[in-house]
Amino acid sequence: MLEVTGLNKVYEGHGRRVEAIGDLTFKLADGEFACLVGPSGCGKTTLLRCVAGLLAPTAGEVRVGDRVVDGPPDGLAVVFQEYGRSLFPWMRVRDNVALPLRSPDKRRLVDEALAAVGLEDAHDAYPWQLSGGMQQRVAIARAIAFEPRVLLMDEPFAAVDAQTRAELEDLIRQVWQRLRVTLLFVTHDIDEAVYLGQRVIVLSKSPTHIIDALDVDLPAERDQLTTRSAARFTELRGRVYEQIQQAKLGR
Ligand SMILES: Nc1ncnc2c1ncn2[C@@H]1O[C@H](COP(=O)(O)OP(=O)(O)OP(=O)(O)O)[C@@H](O)[C@H]1O
Repeated sequence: MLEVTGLNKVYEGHGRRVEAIGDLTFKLADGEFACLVGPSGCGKTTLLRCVAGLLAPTAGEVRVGDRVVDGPPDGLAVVFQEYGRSLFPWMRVRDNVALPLRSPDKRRLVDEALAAVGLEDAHDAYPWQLSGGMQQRVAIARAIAFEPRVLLMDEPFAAVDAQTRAELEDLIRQVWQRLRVTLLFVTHDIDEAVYLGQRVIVLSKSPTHIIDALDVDLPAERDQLTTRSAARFTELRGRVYEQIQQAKLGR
């Protein structure tokens, strides 16, 4: 379980005070997939950093499992937008994926994770020999190999082309269904949020609070063509779009 309660975050320093997160409370059940959307600068990355234990909240708390987060929690992995910066260029793909692993079973975990993202032929390559989409697959494979209970993703597909993005979206749905991981996925793309999530949480502009949380009652089996052309998909994306417009106006 992932539980955020009364979270508030104020950045202070150099004569500047920014209240990034106003007051956030929400909960994800084990194995739930929720997407967070909100206007640019509303505090999404700040929230993920607090959940990942990389940043201390000003008030409130985050719990992962039964523990209050006060540093990087066990069993939690993060995939960032900038795959270029999260992979080490001097390490081969397999070593990048093996990096966080302590298990004696490292080799099998790396093999399985690279196969799961369709990169079984890239073990010996260096990240800079791969396309952007492939590099992001490596970053996803590293998270999978770690077998996390909670996975945080911060706009992981923002820097790849549209076609690769669609492929990676489907890959993430498969990974989530297979690992039964609790997944919190940040995106500024409304369609992506509705396509991927079981729930979409819409954030206000900063200082952030939740303005809407809607259940995505689309069938669990999703595909780019059928799901995106379903009437219910259009309805849901319309509702989120409206909420975001309101949020930008400062509701
Ligand atoms: N280290 C920091 N020091 C001071 N202010 C910060 C810091 N990090 C973020 N902020 C401020 O906090 C607010 C929220 O930023 P954050 O990056 O969390 O938003 P975001 O929703 O992830 O943005 P985007 O969608 O543009 O990526 C912004 O006003 C930002 O300027």
